[in-house]
Amino acid sequence: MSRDDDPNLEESMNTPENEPVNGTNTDNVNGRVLPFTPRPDSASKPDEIPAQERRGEYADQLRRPVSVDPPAPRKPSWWETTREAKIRPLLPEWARSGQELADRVKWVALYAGHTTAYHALRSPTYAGILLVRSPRGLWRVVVATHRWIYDAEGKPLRVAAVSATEYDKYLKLAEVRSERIRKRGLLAFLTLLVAAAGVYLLASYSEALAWLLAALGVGALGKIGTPADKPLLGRAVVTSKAPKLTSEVVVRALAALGISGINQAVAKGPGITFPAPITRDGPGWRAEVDLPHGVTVTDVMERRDKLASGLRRPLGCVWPEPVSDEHAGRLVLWVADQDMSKAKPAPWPLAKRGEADLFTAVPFGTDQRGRPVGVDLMFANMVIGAMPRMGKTFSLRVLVLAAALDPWVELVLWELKGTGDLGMFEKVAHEYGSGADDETLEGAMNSLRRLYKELERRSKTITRIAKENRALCPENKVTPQLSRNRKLGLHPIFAAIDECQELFSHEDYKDEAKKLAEGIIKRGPAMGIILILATQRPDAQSLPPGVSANAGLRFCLRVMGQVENDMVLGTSSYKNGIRATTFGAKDKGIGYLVGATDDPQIVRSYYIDGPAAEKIVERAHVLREGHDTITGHAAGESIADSAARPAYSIVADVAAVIRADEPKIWSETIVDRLAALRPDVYGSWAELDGRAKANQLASAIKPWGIATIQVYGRTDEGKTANRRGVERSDILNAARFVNRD
Ligand SMILES: Nc1ncnc2c1ncn2[C@@H]1O[C@H](COP(=O)(O)OP(=O)(O)OP(=O)(O)O)[C@@H](O)[C@H]1O
Repeated sequence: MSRDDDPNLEESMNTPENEPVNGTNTDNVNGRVLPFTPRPDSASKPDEIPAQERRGEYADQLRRPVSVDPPAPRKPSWWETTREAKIRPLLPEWARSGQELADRVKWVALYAGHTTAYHALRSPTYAGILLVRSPRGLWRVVVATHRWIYDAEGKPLRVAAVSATEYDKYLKLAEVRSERIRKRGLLAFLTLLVAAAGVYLLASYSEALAWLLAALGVGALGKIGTPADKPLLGRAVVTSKAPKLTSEVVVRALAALGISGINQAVAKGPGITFPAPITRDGPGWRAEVDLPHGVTVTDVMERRDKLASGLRRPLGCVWPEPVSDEHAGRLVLWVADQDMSKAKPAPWPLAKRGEADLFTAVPFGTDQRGRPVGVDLMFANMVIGAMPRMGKTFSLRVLVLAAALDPWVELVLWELKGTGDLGMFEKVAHEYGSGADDETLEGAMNSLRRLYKELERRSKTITRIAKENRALCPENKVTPQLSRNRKLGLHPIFAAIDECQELFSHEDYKDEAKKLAEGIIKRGPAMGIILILATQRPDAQSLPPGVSANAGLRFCLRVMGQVENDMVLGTSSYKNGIRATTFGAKDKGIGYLVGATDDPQIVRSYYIDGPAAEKIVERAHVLREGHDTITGHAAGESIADSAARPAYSIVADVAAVIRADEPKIWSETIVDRLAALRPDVYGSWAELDGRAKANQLASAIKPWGIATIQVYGRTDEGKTANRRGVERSDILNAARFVNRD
């Protein structure tokens, strides 16, 4: 039965699967695309058209396929295309950066100087070699001249004519030869005569000139006498030449990645295209590639090792990158001449001279191409994570050095491993501690508590300034001008905690440390407080998610797995191909830096060893003395004098908040009362949950030998509960020994 005659047609057209979509309808049988027409039953005047006719018309339309593709777009005019075109820079990038230009000029000058000195030193050897080789050169000149005068090049023809007994031909050739010998002999004789006369005249003019001519003659003959395989000049610099990158090599390597989209495109034809020529870019080759439709740069980045194998280059030479302002399939492949880990580290720009200003970017490292990478520390926080011995402390040290060279910055440094890696900063740090012992951890906690409180003070100061004079503080943030005003106390504070996992995983401190760090990381930037946390164990226990999620800057050196990677670099980084797991054991100091620019960057932090760091700190110390900003630890004030011996005592305060009718009391009740008694000291404790409050109190009273016990009591709602608490008698006993003076 034909479709026209199908009595169920009208009904079947109303089924959901035949609903018109976007103005078209698809014939399920033939896959044809049909126009959308109002259904007969929904026409404005259905009764005027007989049903039979309606069905016929509609079926007619069904048979007529209509193209759903939009009409071919009008070709844009030259003006439209050109106006949209991407403007290529007049000068290459290195010529636009003052620093890079200066580096290159310096390098060329050094290269020229070195090459000249190298050859100048060897010039006596070169003179001896030329002298030895000059007789051979003379012989070569004589032989060549003789061959030329006596027409040696015509000899094969003459020999051939003799062999073929072609008498006429031979006679003609012999005639040519005689004529040539006559002319060339005369020319050679005259040249020799003129040269001899010239030499005689010049040599008799001055003895020095005679020697010079002799030296030139010997030199020239020596050069002519030099065998092709034994060049006179050795190489002043040896360069290892990396193979050239060609489109063929790139396509072959991409096809070896096992990505089906690429394989299909390559099999069909030119599925991979190159929007720009492959060029030299810094110490390597740069290829811009348009991947086949549907293949993303991430697909390639996550197979970097395979790509390196396909290119037959070491892994540390192969750096695929996305182009953020282009489509997701635009790949920039930079292939270095040398493995990044083997390249000579660039010197830190502030190593020898100069001051830093934390309100501008400070030099942190170099990217794969050796270009400097800076980080804006002000108004940011940073998390550094890595496996042990991969360069975490070294990279942290670069930042601390920069902060030390800004004399207005207060340094708060805690290195909780106890190796003294930051020991050189003692002479400039306001607060400093090194160790994994309880005392150092308590010191680090005191710092966090102080900074947390400082947030409050600064926020009030900033609000007041903003109210009084909006222009001074337009964005409710510390400005360079405000930070220099000592009376306001809004100078930048740079706090760094190396091996922060010691605090965040400590049984007694973890809850409070997490809360304080989270508060500082969230609110600190606007108040001029920068917190940098470094850990060799980036997991949820060592780096609480609330802390890592709020860090603006992240630097992840080699890590073992996806969890650690995402913990430091941010959720989904691994999925997006930002994988610090691909770094090898040799890639020390190399990591992904996120937050410094729009795209993640691969950066090798500047390498500054201990003695070099000491010298820089020495300079920082002199600088700070000049500004009178040597304070706290560096000025000889011990922590015991300032922070550790407060004007109050925890046991005395606890004794004060327990009533005589409370022989046993829950710790959380005490903490709430303490917060009411001294909000500036204990206020942050009250924000903890019940269990954390108990931990907090337990660790605070532990040094007095007071242990906590389980206390049976009633909640405010009247329910009974068994919670941690203390005995009043224990507290009173300890409080008797407190000397409040
Ligand atoms: N930017 C760099 N360039 C070259 N080598 C570096 C760089 N940074 C660090 N290294 C090398 O890596 C070694 C380990 O560095 P570092 O002490 O910073 O590691 P770490 O991650 O802090 O180790 P741990 O976790 O044990 O504290 C250093 O001794 C140094 O030689």
